[in-house]
Amino acid sequence: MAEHEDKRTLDEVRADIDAIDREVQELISRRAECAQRVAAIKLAEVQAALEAGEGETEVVYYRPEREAQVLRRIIERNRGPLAGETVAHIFREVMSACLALEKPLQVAYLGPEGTFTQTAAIKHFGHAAICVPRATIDSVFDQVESGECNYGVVPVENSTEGMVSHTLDNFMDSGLKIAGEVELAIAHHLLAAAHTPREKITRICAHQQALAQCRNWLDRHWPDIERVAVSSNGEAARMAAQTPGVAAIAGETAAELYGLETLAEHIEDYADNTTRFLIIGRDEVPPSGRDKTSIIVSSRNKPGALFLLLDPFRKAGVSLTRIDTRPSRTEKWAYVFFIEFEGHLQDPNIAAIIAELEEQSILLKPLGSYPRAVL
Ligand SMILES: C=C(O[C@@H]1C=C(C(=O)O)C=C[C@H]1O)C(=O)O
Repeated sequence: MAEHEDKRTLDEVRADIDAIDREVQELISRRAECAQRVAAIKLAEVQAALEAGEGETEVVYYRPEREAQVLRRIIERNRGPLAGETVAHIFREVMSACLALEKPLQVAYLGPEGTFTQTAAIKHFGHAAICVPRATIDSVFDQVESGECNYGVVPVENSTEGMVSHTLDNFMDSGLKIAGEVELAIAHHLLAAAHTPREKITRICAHQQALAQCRNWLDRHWPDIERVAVSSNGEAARMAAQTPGVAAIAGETAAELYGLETLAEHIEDYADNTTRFLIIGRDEVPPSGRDKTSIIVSSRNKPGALFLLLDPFRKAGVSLTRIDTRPSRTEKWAYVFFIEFEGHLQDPNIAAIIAELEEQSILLKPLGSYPRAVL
């Protein structure tokens, strides 16, 4: 209860809310006008650079580092009663709409519609972005490389099942940079077309990662039913809607999209099942103040090789957030390491680590520095 008791009547409180809404709306309009002004300044800068014969040819309206800073500040100064994250989600949408005033971002994601990757894309870019489903991780990379889309969203690791090796393999051959990361709590449900009796179900379809994430539950509840791995959970949901006898494992978005009934909720084996996604783009992202960096590095095959790759991080006191191994594909029994750590390539201590690693390795490819996920 507040210090001074609130004596307003229902009508008075509603009149206050109406007045506040008017103010909030006016402020949002002013904010949108500021964003338009920023866009005009960016355009003028690029035009001036073009006239002066300097490199810049493309106006980059979207600034991930700036958006991360805005959202962090909103969470820090939030005074309640709404949770910081709730308020940040509202501002996420406001920024998304402001940015789209110039030109909505085109974002390719691993589809079809209804996948967790789509949910991740909307969580990161807001609803004003135009999200374009692609059938494979390769084609998400292609869309961004060719310039048809500004950014792409691909899954990279799951807390239960580990890395998505296909995404990491794509980075080996691609010139794209990581521009951001998104984390999503993954809830799986068993779904079927409306009014499907349990005994009519002959197959359960899902992406292989989802089947793996629900393995124990399936063993307990559906031990004898055929499990079929398909290209995505969205595809599984589509099949369940169209093919009698098929049930799907997928999330809420897919259930809504295809009008499916939920036979069992939260069937994932581990409660804090989380998937991490990466945002891929063509440009490097300047520091936001709280950044992560990802690199691919391959060492000579000699004793202590991995130790030598990791020692520069230990000496500089830089925390690794992840390390994974993939076969190098060019040489039998040679490996490349995907290493992620805190800091930005432009930080002097990180630049020094990279210089040291260059001496130790036969291949070193920075994949980019990007703001740590805020939401
Ligand atoms: C307004 C800008 O452009 C875009 C819109 C932003 C916003 O609405 O706050 C923030 C960053 C950019 O994605 C800017 O760069 O400041």
